[in-house]
Amino acid sequence: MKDTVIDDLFDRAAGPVRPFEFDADVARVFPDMVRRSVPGYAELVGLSGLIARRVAGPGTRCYDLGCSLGAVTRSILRQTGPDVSVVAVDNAPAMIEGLQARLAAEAETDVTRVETLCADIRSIAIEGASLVVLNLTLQFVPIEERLGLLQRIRAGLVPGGVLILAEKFAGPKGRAGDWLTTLHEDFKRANGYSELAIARKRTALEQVLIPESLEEHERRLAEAGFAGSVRWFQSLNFVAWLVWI
Ligand SMILES: C[S@@+](CC[C@H](N)C(=O)[O-])C[C@H]1O[C@@H](n2cnc3c(N)ncnc32)[C@H](O)[C@@H]1O
Ligand SMILES: O=C(O)C(=O)C[C@]1(C(=O)O)C=C[C@@H](O)C=C1
Repeated sequence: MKDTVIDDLFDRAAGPVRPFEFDADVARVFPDMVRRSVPGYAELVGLSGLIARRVAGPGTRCYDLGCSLGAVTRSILRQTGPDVSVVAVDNAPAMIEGLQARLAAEAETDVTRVETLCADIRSIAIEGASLVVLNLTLQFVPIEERLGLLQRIRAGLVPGGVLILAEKFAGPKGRAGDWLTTLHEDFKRANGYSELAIARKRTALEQVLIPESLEEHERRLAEAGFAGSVRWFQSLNFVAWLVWI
């Protein structure tokens, strides 16, 4: 349960690289992995809590879809009143087990405010939501299923409710995109990842994390029926939108 377990999963050169999976090994190192791999992750999580504070009125429900170990869930809980609840959903059993263990161990967390669900976000009911968060999750959903999921999220929001969508995005072809990729790899190097680890993780993520361009995301948000959106965060090739109905 310690957040200090160092991610060295891709430093082991043994055998061919397998497709990336959110299994028990990844869950064990996830806080370290995500902090060292996603520039601005802490701000993304912290600011999501501040958005929750603005939109989550008394008695409303927030959804943290693809919650992993619940960083966003905890950020929402910290910033909202005692009668705001969070539905935290992930289809990786190791993540949900890790989240439950963490919540139980944190004296300051009111566990009665959190419902944890080990389920596919494509099949759960989304109702009465003041906030839905997809923090680095939509990128793992097959492209052809992204529109349907966004439509269901829109239908589940209450008036004044918003979606936070944060994604790794595909930069433009050419020098601009190359700069973002190069700097992201430099960020990983600066955080202690080896050339081997960077290359093996790139291969592991290839068919699993499918990034799309900013334009593709914004076109789909409009197609899903959202009234508008604003980009409120970007660090290298990671971006977040606040999306309203
Ligand atoms: C990069 S992690 C998200 C990080 C997390 N939101 C945070 O802020 O720390 C992506 C998560 O989405 C989950 N996930 C991917 N596809 C899913 C699906 N179809 N249904 C439920 N969870 C999914 C994975 O198991 C993984 O835990
Ligand atoms: O793009 C990468 O190399 C990443 O490590 C990104 C990313 C993500 O965006 O979800 C991929 C897998 C891990 O969950 C943590 C971070």
